[in-house]
Amino acid sequence: AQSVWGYDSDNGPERWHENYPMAKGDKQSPIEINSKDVRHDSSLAPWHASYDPGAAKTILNNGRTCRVVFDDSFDRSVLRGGPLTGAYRLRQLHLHWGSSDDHGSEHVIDGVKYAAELHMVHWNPKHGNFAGALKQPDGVAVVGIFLKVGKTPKPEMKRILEEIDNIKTKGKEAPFQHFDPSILFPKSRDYWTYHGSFTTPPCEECITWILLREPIEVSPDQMAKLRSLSKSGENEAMNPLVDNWRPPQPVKGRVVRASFK
Ligand SMILES: Cc1ccnc(S(N)(=O)=O)n1
Ligand SMILES: [Zn+2]
Repeated sequence: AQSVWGYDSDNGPERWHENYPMAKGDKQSPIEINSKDVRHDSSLAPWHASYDPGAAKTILNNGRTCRVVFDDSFDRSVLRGGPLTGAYRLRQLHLHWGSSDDHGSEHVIDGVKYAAELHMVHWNPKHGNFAGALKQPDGVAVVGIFLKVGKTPKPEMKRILEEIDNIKTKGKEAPFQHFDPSILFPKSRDYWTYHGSFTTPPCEECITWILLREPIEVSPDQMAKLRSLSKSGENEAMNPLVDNWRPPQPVKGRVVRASFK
């Protein structure tokens, strides 16, 4: 029997469609973005996040990523503007990263793969709940932030990385409170936007992607910390949690718009 989906040769992105047919859809993510094909849209509004630090709840290693979960039981931490209509509730953030600094992001920009990509997942409360939002084309909005390795560690990433020691193995969860993720945003608000899917199974095509053009910088030590997470449980052999990224998918005629020239 095919094991649960993952990123290994026997359960990785090339085989997801066997159990999750949407993985072969026409609006899949991530994609490669080529600036020559991007259309500047002057009608695109700026986006705004108003997050309540008190909404942060826990941080978890689910064996596939490191995830911070927020209280989304009311409009407490919301994202507005940009290509969106209405307020989308922040539900969780997580990351995708590589086994070395030269790859790890899911979206690829003009051939550039970043060391990691952070996703802030929001859903549209007009659809009642998250499960309902997954079935709608305007159900979910994900802000993507690229992480590049440099000399200056992003101090705001420290909070997440300090918790890594408490969630080393699969299934480990720790309290994670008083955290406003908007401190992770880069200076520039410039973004690309297009319609796509979750980059993990079942790969529902319900996402308005908002990808920030300016990467944030992290240090080699910070990346090493992320790579010290284990895919396996505490009583199993250490299996480094790295390369949890899906490769770019066919664009199939979709247009990527830019908020900037
Ligand atoms: C909440 C969620 C589930 C699966 N995949 C994603 S992602 N990587 O598209 O942001 N987010
Ligand atoms: Zn993601």
